[in-house]
Amino acid sequence: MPALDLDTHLDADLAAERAHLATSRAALQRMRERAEALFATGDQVAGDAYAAETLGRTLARRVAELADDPTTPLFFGRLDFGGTTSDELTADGTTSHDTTSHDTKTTNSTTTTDGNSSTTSASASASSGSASSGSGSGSGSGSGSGSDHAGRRYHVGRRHVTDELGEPLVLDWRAPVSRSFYRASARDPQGVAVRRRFGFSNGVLTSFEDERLDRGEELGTTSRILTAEIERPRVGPMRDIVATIQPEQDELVRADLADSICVQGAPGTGKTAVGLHRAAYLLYLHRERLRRAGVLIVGPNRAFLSYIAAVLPALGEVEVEQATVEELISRVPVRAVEPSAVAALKHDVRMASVLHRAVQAHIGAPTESITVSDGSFRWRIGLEPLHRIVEETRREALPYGTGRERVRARVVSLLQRQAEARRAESPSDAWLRRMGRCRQVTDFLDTVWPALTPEGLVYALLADPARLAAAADGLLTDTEQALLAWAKPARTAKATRWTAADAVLIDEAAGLLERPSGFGHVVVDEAQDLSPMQCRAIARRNEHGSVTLLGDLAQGTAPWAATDWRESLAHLGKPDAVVVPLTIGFRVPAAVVAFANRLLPALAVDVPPAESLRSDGGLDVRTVTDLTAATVAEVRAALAHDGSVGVIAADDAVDELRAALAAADVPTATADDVATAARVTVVPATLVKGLEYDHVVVVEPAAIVAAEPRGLHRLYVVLTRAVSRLAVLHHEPLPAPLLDGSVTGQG
Ligand SMILES: Nc1ncnc2c1ncn2[C@@H]1O[C@H](COP(=O)(O)OP(=O)(O)OP(=O)(O)O)[C@@H](O)[C@H]1O
Repeated sequence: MPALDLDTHLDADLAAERAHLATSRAALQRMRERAEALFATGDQVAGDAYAAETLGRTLARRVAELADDPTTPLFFGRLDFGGTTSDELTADGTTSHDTTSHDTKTTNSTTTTDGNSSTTSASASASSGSASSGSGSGSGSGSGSGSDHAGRRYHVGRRHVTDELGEPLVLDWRAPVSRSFYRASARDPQGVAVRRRFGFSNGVLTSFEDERLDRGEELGTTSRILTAEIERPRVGPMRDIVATIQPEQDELVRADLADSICVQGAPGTGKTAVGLHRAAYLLYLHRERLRRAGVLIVGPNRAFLSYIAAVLPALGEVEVEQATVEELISRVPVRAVEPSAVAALKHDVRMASVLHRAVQAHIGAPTESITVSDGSFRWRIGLEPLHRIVEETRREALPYGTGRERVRARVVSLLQRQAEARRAESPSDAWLRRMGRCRQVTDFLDTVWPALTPEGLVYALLADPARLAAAADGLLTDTEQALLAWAKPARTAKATRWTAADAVLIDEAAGLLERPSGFGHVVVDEAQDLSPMQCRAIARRNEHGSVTLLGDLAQGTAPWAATDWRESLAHLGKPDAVVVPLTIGFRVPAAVVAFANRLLPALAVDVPPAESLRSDGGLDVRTVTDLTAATVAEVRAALAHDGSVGVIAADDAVDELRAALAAADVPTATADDVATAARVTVVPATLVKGLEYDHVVVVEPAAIVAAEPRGLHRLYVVLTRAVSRLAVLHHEPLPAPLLDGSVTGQG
């Protein structure tokens, strides 16, 4: 085809795609208006207050789901299936052109064309299978896409958009057929003839890129659009990656709801992104079930949670709970700190057995029979049946609180039987309630199965060395018991100044007393830092649900950090979950990865190596005399580039650096201030996990390492935050493992 023709074609194609975008946006606007109108009248049509509230919530969510952000593309891809369709009509009723008849030029340059701009009407079946279909998992050519969709063309986007006739204009990326957008390849085209990716700039469709899979053409990670997305300067909170999810990521995102998975990935391999998209995917596929049970995202701290907070709402999912483990288990206010050895012991899984024993120790043997009067008769239950009741209930291994009520019910049931035998009729419910609550029965219960509170249980254990010794016998050494026991206990549980690790014990105790309600799915990020006891706290809330565990053993900085995923999974109650590696790095440039990887041998973990997709980027390691002045100068230089700047230093150096930057008229933000206009953030090393900045300035690595026992792991986290450039400024010598190899600069 002559060049001029090709250009004309490209222009026509682009114009047609833009027109489709405009049509889709207008349709989305209509859908939203309709949902808003329903929302406004919802309480009039709903029968009662409860129905009105439920309907109101559903409609409010629907309105939120249909929000249109003009700066993000409504669709980002298109699939043209090969073959011919039995229904060749377009949405406007005209006959479509043959979608495969023109030359396609597949390059990784800007726009390419398939020479056709018509749109074959997509059948509703393409998307309708969503909520009901269980075909969310699996790999390969999935969903019989080829034959079902022969000759069809679908635009793939962030949410489902239909025209007034209900015909899809844009398919949700989570719909079964959309899977081919992510998984089809030249080797396994899944019926797709052409895959088109769109390039956008500020919400305007500016280019597209075609892959003729039917002709064996495939761009893979050389796609210009993927490269541009990865190299885009970062500003503000994390964004979704729906347009460029890679096949190895997609496999995890679309794993079955029943499957618990553990993702081990080097920094920047997209673990967080995968976890969030998996949550969105599961909500789409199992909406009702998961809305009832709930989906929970667990992250390491508030700064991280604010950084990721916008991703799910951008995907239309507004009802996902996000919390740190500390927030999840916050039954008591944390008002004290303790030596790390004591905290580490409280996080040890043996404490679960100690607490279990401490609870069981409260169950006593009956010593007296019970005699109860109801005003007309006296009833008596002898010692032997009381023994039987307690033993039987103990063997049932119910939560302790449930057991207490079970014992009460069994005692009442014996009384009831006696009453029935005497009166030849069943006593009333009121009689049964009265007997259950009468003093004699309650006294009996308080002796053999006393009511406990989680705080009271832990207080009694730590305040009373004899009680602790009984519960910890054979589990904890004398030295360990001495570490745990309070030297000066507060007078009551209520007056106790609890530590963060006490809160973990109290949560474990609470789980022994009552079963907490569970989530349908839990995504745990930075999971390498969870202690066994924290894993158990999550497991209790996820007994019947599944888990997506995300982490990197090399980034474990907690004293109890995991060294083996199988152990974490066992504590999470999912011992059979598969551990899947992610190995393509999307954040950190190759030169920076190579520098940070010098630390790996010293970190003593067995993790698969990752390969960076980014060959760009810069690394500059410099010895400086005045760290503060050098930092200010480095930040100024960084501000000449686009994107965010993160200054990362040991926690106790942060205030001084912030003050120096302020004095130099450089406004700075703190890590949890994601809405800030300031381009520079000064972050303490302990808060930077999971975050990223275009240009990272690491100040004095030796101080970061010296600040904590697992300082080298912390430094590994710190060095892997850079998207484009990393500057390492040091006055003291670099930590030894980093000196291995040539250092790029001195100055
Ligand atoms: N398929 C993708 N397409 C485009 N960008 C991606 C893709 N996958 C990941 N990214 C980007 O790479 C960066 C790193 O991703 P993410 O934070 O999920 O990695 P991580 O493995 O959780 O990192 P860390 O170990 O540091 O917590 C993010 O900016 C993310 O948007």
